[in-house]
Amino acid sequence: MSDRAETKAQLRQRLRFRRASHVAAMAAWERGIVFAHPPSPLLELIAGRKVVAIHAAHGDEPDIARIGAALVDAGHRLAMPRLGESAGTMDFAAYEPGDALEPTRYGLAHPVADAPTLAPDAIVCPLIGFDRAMHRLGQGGGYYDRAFAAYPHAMRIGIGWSVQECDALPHEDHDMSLNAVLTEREWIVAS
Ligand SMILES: Nc1nc2c(c(=O)[nH]1)N(C=O)[C@@H](CNc1ccc(C(=O)N[C@@H](CCC(=O)O)C(=O)O)cc1)CN2
Ligand SMILES: Nc1ncnc2c1ncn2[C@@H]1O[C@H](COP(=O)(O)OP(=O)(O)OP(=O)(O)O)[C@@H](O)[C@H]1O
Repeated sequence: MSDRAETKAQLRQRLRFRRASHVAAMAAWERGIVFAHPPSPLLELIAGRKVVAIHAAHGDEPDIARIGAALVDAGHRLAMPRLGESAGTMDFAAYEPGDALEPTRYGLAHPVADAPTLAPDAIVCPLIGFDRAMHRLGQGGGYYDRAFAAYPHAMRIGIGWSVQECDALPHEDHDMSLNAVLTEREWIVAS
């Protein structure tokens, strides 16, 4: 493992712990009100972008199911990541709130094989860390990095808890920065 990769791995471990502590300390009422609606600047940013990719929350990730439903009400079509056969690859498949998902790797659930592939116009993605330069640190599989490269015109919006903010994340040439980040406290846009 290179020094840089090691630093990223250590950061991920620390940020996962911080995220777990944050979520564990939240009251039930608080969990019920966060990420309940897309803020209006998010809706404005993706206005006119038909297909929006969301994801099924895993572990301590924020649950954005209600944001997905609100996006449908606002006229968008949803897609969900579907992991591919080869490592680090995924496509996006049509998804409607309530559709059945099937279990896949990493304890995740993804759309069934016959759900049609959709090209996203905006990608709402999970993250392990972010910074104000709009760099994103993910799980380390390169799934979203490859998806961003495959759909370079799609708007990239990260979803995370405020405690996942870092001063300055290490970044590499393949990392494509985010256009915005939504936390339970703040809407942050690239300056
Ligand atoms: N909800 C959700 N869906 C997603 C992602 C994600 O981060 N969250 N992904 C983002 O890329 C892709 C899947 N990529 C992943 C890559 C690596 C691991 C992984 O190594 N998981 C560890 C456990 C991590 C932990 O300690 O919580 C493992 O399974 O050992 C998981 C997902 C696509 N779908
Ligand atoms: N566009 C790309 N094409 C091919 N390989 C890529 C691309 N982007 C990233 N990778 C590879 O994916 C691996 C993981 O990258 P990185 O550590 O940035 O993942 P991550 O963004 O944290 O993870 P994820 O996107 O799964 O949440 C690296 O080995 C990197 O070389």
